[in-house]
Amino acid sequence: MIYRRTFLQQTITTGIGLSLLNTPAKLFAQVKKAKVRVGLIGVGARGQNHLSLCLRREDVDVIAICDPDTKWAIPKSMQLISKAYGANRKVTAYTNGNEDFLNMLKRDDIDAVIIATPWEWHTKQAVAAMKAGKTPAVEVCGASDIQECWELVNTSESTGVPVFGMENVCYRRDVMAVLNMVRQGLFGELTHMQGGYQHDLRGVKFNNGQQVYGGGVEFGEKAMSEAKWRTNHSVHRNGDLYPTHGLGPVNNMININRGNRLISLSAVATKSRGLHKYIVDKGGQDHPNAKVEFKLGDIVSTLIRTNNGETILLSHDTNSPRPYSLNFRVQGTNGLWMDDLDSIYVEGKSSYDQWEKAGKPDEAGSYMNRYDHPLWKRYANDASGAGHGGMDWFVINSFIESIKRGAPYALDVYDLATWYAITPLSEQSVAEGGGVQYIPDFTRGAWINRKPVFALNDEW
Ligand SMILES: NC(=O)c1ccc[n+]([C@@H]2O[C@H](COP(=O)([O-])OP(=O)(O)OC[C@H]3O[C@@H](n4cnc5c(N)ncnc54)[C@H](O)[C@@H]3O)[C@@H](O)[C@H]2O)c1
Repeated sequence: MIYRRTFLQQTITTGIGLSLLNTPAKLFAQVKKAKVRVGLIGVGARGQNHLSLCLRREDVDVIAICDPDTKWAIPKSMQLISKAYGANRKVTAYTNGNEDFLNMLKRDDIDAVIIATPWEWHTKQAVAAMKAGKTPAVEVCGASDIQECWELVNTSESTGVPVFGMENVCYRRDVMAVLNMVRQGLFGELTHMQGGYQHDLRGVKFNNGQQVYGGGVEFGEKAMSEAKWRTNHSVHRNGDLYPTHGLGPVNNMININRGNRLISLSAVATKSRGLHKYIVDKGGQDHPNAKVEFKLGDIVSTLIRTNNGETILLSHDTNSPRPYSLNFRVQGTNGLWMDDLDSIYVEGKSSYDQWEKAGKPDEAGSYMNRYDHPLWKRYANDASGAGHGGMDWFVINSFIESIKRGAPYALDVYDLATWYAITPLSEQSVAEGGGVQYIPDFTRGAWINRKPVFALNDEW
C-alpha cells in the first residue's frame, strides 16, 4: 500500500469531527517511487496501447493484466509482453470472468492500475482499486448516473487514494499550444468555447466479429471489441455519451474546478437515422439488426454555462458519415482559434476581418510554432510514434511521473467526476426537451481556492 493517509483522512477515520467528511481531501499524499508497478484492467484495443507504452518505459514494471477475453485481448497482450520483457519474466494474466480484477487487486506488488474496460465497469473497478490501495488511471467515458460520479469522489476522499483521469486530448499538441496562447493572454478574456466528439464511429459500432473495425453490421455478442458493448449505449441512451475529449481540454483553459466551475447545461438531440441507415446500406433491409431502434440522436448539442461567465458548446456526432473533428473553438475578447479550418484571428495582429492560419509546430513563425507548449518542445521525440499523434504518451507519462514524484495528478478525481457527469445530465436534459440541469460541485466548494496544476511547465 503506497498511500499515507493525510492528517485530514486520519481525522476522518479516527472519527474526530465527521463534518470533515464534507471537506474535499485536497491533501492526497503519494509516496515517491523510482519505479511504478502497474496492473492493467482491460487489455482490448485501448488497453493494448497503454500496455505498449508502459512496456517502453524503464520506470514501469508491468506486473499483471486482467481481461476475460482469452481469444484476442489476452494473447495479443501476452505477445506484446514477451516481445518487450523476453520469455523469463512472468506477468500474470487474470482471465477468470468479469470479477477477476478483484483477485488482481489483492496482490501487494501493484502500485497502480490502468482501467480501459467498457464504460459500465470504470467506476466499479476504480472504486475497488482505491479500496485496495492502488491508484487508478481511468479511461474516458460518461457516467451512467450522477451517483457514480459521487462514488468516485467519495471513495477517493475516504481512502486517500488519488485517481487520474486519462483525457488524452488535453495533451494534443495544438490544444496545448492554444492553452499556452490562452495563458499568455493572446485571446483576451475567454468568453466562449466549443469542443466535441465528431467521429464517424459506424465502423466501430458494427463489425463482423473477426476484426475490430467494420466488415459487417453485427454488434453485441456477435461482434468484437467496442461493437460488443458500446453500440448498446446507442440503442438505449440519448445524450452526449462521450463528452470528455471536447470538455477536458477547454476546462483546462478556463480553470474548471480551480477558480471556476461548471454550473448548468441544456442539451438537445436530432432524430436518430445514421446507424439504421448504415445497417440497411451494408447488411440489407432484411438483416435482423435493421429492426433495431436506436435511441441516440445523430447529433447531440449540449450548452454549458460556467460560474465565471463563459459558455461551452459540446457536440456529440458519431452516427453519420463525416471526417473526424473535435470541433474546437476558443474565443475571447481579443480573438479566437478554430481547429476545423486551422484558423485564428487576433485583433491588432491579424488583418481586419481576415482569418490567419494557425499553422504547424514545425512551421517557423506560425502561431503553433511560436506557442508550442514547453512539454511538447521537450518530449516530442519521446512521444513520437505513440497513439493519437503522440498525445497518448503524455497521458501515461503524466500518470507515472506524478506517482514517482509524489505529486498531485494534473487531471484528478474532481475533473473525472465533472466530465463524467455531463452524460447523465445531458440525457436528462434531452428527455426534458432541453431542460436546464444543474451540474454538481464535486469539490464541495474547494474550487474557489484550488489552483491550476495542469502542464504549468515542461516537467510532466
Ligand atoms: N482516450 C481515447 O482516445 C480512447 C480511445 C479508444 C477507447 N477509449 C476508451 O477505452 C475504453 C476501452 O475501449 P477499447 O476500445 O479498448 O474497447 P475494447 O472492447 O477493445 O476493450 C475493452 C476490453 O475490456 C475487457 N473487459 C470487459 N469486461 C471486463 C472486466 N469486467 N474486467 C476486465 N476486462 C474487461 C474486454 O474483454 C475487452 O478486451 C473505453 O472506455 C473507451 O471509451 C479511449
